[in-house]
Amino acid sequence: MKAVIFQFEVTEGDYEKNLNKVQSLFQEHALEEDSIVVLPEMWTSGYDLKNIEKLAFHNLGGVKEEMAELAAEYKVNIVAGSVPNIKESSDVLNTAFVVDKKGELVYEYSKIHLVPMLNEPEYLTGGGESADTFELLGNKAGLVICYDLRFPELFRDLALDDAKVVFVVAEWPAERTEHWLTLLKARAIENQCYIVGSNTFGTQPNGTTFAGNSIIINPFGEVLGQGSADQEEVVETNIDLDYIAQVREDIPIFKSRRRDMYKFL
Ligand SMILES: O=C(O)CCC(=O)C(=O)O
Repeated sequence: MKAVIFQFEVTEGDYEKNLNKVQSLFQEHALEEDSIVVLPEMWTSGYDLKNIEKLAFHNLGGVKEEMAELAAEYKVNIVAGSVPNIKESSDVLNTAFVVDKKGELVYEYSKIHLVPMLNEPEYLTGGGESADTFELLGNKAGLVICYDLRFPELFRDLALDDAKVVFVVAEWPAERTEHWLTLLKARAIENQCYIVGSNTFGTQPNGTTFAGNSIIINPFGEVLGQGSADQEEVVETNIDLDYIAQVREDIPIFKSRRRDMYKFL
């Protein structure tokens, strides 16, 4: 399995420009068949929350087709970051989705923990369903969004459901870069799975600078690839899923768990 993160600067409020950027990254970067390409959070709009209703897709219409076309053309799977999305009501969700190399939608998830520090609760609605595992290349994977990273319960659920890789798509601010890196590593070590964290960089019109540092971490907590804080980059590495069993045998935390001793789990 090969994970390929496209770390690029998201232009606030400009879907066409962001889509062109993604398309050009696909053109410029040689991709092996079956790779998993990963995009960041809210990459079609950035945090242009005042205009978020106008920028939102309806049931992922439009952007889903664009991603399906790219997936089929390049024969890769795409963890297509997240986008503002309206489903039944007029509420705007922050929805991440995955298409496989046939262009089929295999999973979608709307962020359940809205981030107060970026005013999300004022403009967006939290998803009504928890993150679940989905199948990618014959293995189970998980997908969560940015602030979700601060909730270890969610990752534990995914790991107990046999997620071998958890994708974290983000627009994580630079002032909390240490939290981003430390929490991603902790989630990999405590769940003994691969973590693929995709982030954007650059400064938005409201002054928020994003942290870059897209990263791929193995189940032992080692960094296999990492982007810089402020440059466009492709971060990619092979993922050896057999290594998970070895780490779990050497440090058997799943066997040592004492569920009878935990009050709230
Ligand atoms: O938790 C954080 O510090 C950042 C979260 C965030 O930026 C987001 O969820 O979009």
